[in-house]
Amino acid sequence: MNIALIAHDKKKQDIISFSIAYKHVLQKHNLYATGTTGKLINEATDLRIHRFQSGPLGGDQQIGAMIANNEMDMVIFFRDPLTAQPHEPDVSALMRLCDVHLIPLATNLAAAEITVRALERGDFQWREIVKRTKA
Ligand SMILES: O=C(CO)COP(=O)(O)O
Repeated sequence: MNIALIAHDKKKQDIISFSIAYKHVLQKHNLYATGTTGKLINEATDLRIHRFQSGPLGGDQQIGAMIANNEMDMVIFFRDPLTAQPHEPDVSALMRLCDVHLIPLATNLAAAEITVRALERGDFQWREIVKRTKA
């Protein structure tokens, strides 16, 4: 599965802890991230991650493009709901595309834990079927 990992600055520690805790699951998949998030996760876990631009510089849009192309299977995006983001339109666009294309989106640690456990259990096999039928 192709998985995107993204976190706003005040949630970076959360996504690092999450990635350490679920490294055994995440390492079996293709990982993508916005620039700074990917760098920090890689430094903390050694997980191989394809890094896009930093979010404010277009990283959210690059991940959005993968969603639009049916190339992303899951998005874990730890948003900071209490801080205004200069690139808020990009953040909204990314979440909108998840809804347009039925891509599971976890926007906080609690939802991410449930999602990644479902992934571990094999609950995401339906994505392979969707990808085959849309190809
Ligand atoms: O701003 C972000 C998502 O909207 C995250 O970007 P960085 O991972 O580059 O900090």
